[in-house]
Amino acid sequence: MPQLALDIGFCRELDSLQKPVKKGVFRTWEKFRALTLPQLYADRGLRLESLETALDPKIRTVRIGDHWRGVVLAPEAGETFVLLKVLPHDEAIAWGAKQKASINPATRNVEIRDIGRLEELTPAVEGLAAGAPATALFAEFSDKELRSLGIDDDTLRRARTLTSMEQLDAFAPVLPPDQSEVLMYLATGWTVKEVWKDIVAHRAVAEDVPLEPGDFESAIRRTSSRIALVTAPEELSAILDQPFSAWRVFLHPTQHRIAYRSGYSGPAQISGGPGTGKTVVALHRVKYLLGQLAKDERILLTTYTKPLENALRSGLRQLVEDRAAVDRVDICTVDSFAHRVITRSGTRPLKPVSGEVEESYWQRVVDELQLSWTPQFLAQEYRHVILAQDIENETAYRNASRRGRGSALHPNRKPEVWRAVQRFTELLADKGLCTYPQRAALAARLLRESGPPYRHVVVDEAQDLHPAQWRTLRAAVAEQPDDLFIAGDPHQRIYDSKVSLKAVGISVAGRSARLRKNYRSTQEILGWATALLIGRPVGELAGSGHEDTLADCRSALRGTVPVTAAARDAEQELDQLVKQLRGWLSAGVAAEEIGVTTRFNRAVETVLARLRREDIPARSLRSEGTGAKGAVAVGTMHAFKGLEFRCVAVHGARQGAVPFPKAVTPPEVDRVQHDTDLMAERCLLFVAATRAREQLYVSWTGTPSEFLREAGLA
Ligand SMILES: Nc1ncnc2c1ncn2[C@@H]1O[C@H](COP(=O)(O)OP(=O)(O)OP(=O)(O)O)[C@@H](O)[C@H]1O
Repeated sequence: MPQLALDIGFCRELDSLQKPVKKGVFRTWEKFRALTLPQLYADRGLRLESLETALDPKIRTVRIGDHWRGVVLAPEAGETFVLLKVLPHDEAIAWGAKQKASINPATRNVEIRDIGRLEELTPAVEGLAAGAPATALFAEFSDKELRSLGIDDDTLRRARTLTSMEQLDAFAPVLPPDQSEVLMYLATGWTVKEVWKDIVAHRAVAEDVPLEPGDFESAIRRTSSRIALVTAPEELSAILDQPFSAWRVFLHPTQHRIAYRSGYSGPAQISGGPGTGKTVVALHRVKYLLGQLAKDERILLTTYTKPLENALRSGLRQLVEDRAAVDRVDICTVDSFAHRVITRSGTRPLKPVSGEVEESYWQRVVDELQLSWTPQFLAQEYRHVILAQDIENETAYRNASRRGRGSALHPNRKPEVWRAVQRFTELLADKGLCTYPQRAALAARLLRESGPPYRHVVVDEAQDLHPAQWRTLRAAVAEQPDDLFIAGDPHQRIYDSKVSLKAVGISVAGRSARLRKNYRSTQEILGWATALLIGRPVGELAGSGHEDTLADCRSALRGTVPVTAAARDAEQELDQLVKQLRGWLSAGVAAEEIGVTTRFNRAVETVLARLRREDIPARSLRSEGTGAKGAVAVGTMHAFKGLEFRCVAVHGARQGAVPFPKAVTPPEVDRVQHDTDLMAERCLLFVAATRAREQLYVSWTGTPSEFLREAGLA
């Protein structure tokens, strides 16, 4: 039975197609299923025609609607066709005539290249290369090496003429995507071995499968990272009707290998820079685990903030159609999970306090007990030594190591600190209060007593969790294969916790992987944001003592350079923001695709008030969540964690705000904590900037943030 598969290129443009055209696609797809091959070619409504001027006879067009045609790859033998693009009649003919399909000799996947555009571009690029006395971009790689990675003769010839990244950028969009990806990675410093292992090996078929140069039918079925074989009408409706998210249908082979691996022998971890698809992989892992789940077993899918919890919920609903299966996944923040454990156990729940309130209670303790330490020192000793090591009594505290702390404390004075901690917890408990890590520590203890309620725990945004929260998660699932799946990026650590997973009983040795391809932001935005962190080493997620790096993280998307704007005063900065937002809106960006982020809640309120006065629809991320349509999202940089928008304005990136002095421990209190806090503030700006997909605008009044100045961005 013939069938019409969908190419990723067609899917990517789905959102710009009108409803009647999508309906036409549906009808066409159904006809392919209903007719035999001879009927298909004879059908007068479909008109599955070859093109007179086509460079490749396998490229045909098919009627989609009155003025619309689909460009189709029609294999000479076999019954699986691929819809490559849907365009107005004349454009479809012109585009189709220039495309050429081939089978990659290394991966045996189908590839489509825009041979017409390639021929147009070649003389210009070759001319440039001849004029410049530069080294060839791929000089260090032999033809044999390049061929082993799937670079075919045509691409090889062109690649040999390239002398700069800019020339590769010009060629990349018209080369077969898999080959252009290989060249991109080699050009950015990956070795042949790395590219083979991370990119090519997962696409390549076993060597003992004989290579049949004309067998497009088998090659199409093999190309799962770019061609979707849709088998049921409901599946097609889901792709056509929902806003198209490529990640639901097409995973990168590296992502696929991690998400669908048939069983990790223990906790597994993925790391990767911003926008590399860690959340996407975590969601697919949940889908995989749901397929393995025995009766009465459940999964916990957890993250850091409420907006992210909502994003995970809607992501999972998009990915898993079976509602009963989705109901077997509890989705919540780690903190609300801890709260749930406590209330279910019948223990009186205490309400966690903000940092400011906490400090005021420490001040009371200092005054009452006439201590010489600052409230900040005591708060940190409690958080980073006592709660971090799960210390429950004075003897344990006396024996506890303070390694990693940058403040001195004579062992003889530990009893005094212990008394202060006791008084602090008493004062809070009297008012029904606690701190967040305290709540997590209690939940972990209760779970250890009651036993683990879950079969699998999947953790997103793992980089900011406190050791007590890790203990809660560890206790939520028994130690066994596939117990914990952890996703995070240490470059996005914006709170003050640094954790060694091993120390909390989670070893990911031999089960960790990295994602390097950024799917979200343009290379311009990614490069701009990465400049903020250059020369600032960041420790690995698992706290192994090794460093993590963003050097190999790249995006294949191109766009405009981020815009920065200095303002005389707050009023002018708001005027400029309004102008920028109006510019985006009038260029056709929907309001909900825009985010404005600031360092402080107070500034969020000011921005919201101004936008409302200007009749620009706006919503607060904190009170109205991520779901509201038709309004610009305004929120703090902390609340922007994990989210994304087409256009992002970072408002108030001034000295005095980023870094915020109150959020940075003075070096005289603790010099190590000072460095950690300063780095967290730097990462905060990095996180804010990397939320932008296409356009980034950064503004300030007075002196720009020292982070911008140091990176040469202001
Ligand atoms: N295979 C894919 N195909 C298409 N789009 C993808 C793919 N993987 C991820 N994306 C898209 O890339 C963007 C970033 O993905 P995701 O949020 O999972 O990244 P992340 O690594 O968790 O980001 P961050 O750490 O910055 O929060 C999303 O828009 C997602 O839909």
